[in-house]
Amino acid sequence: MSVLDDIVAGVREDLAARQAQVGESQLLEAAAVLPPALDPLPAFRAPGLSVIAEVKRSSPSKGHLAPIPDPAALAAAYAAGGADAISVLTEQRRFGGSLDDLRQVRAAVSTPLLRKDFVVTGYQLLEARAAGADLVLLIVAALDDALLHDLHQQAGELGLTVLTEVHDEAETERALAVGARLVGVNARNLKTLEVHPEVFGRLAGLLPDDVVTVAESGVTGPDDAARYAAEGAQVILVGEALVKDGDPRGAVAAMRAAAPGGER
Ligand SMILES: O=P(O)(O)OC[C@@H](O)[C@@H](O)c1c[nH]c2ccccc12
Repeated sequence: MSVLDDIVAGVREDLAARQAQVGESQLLEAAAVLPPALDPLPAFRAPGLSVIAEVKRSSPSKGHLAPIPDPAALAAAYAAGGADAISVLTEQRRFGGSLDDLRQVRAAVSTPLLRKDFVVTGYQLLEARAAGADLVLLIVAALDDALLHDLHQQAGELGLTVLTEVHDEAETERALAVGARLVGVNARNLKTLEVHPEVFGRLAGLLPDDVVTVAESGVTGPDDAARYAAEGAQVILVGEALVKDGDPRGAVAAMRAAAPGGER
């Protein structure tokens, strides 16, 4: 079993427990009283490099990263540093996150929020919207074509923007086939957890100009940010380097400013 299969198996168990507690109708009611989801794409398309800053306590590859006792405070620092979106890991077993983290962050910032998890059913999309998320991640490697299509469509119906994640050429084709508008190239292979920074440049060339491109994983500082931007990234998604930095606000600002035209 690959690491990804193993994570998804745990996600399905935890999901079943939540489904037994909270019905879909309850989630729909909660979502109905919220303001509509925010659209992050105009800011991502604007000149300069955008940063999606991630709230991430641990990871399967690196183990414990940072305790993050107050996710809302961290998110507020990211927003102050100029993050154009904030990603909150909600997977519990390997990443130490929760939907409660997402709700706390939502209460603290007006920046678009990404629910970062391993989405395999429409129920998780409803949970995301009900907790105040504006974006969701769909990992192509974890989904078959039919499910990828259905979840992509369902997310759109909820007003959620989908970040569609790919790691190779075949996944990129599958993402484009369902009409993905925001494509994240993960330098980390979720089946082996190895990071291959050259994957971004290889796949970016396959993406049409109107698709917004996100470089994910392995950004350690402004130099990596500048390299991805030079290879065509409009957005970088950064976790570890930011949660470990004593000055997350300054670290986001420095990454944004690293790319030519980064001052906006
Ligand atoms: O901490 P890093 O190396 O900056 O990576 C962030 C982000 O790319 C990573 O958390 C990630 C990308 N895709 C994912 C899918 C699931 C869980 C996590 C991820």
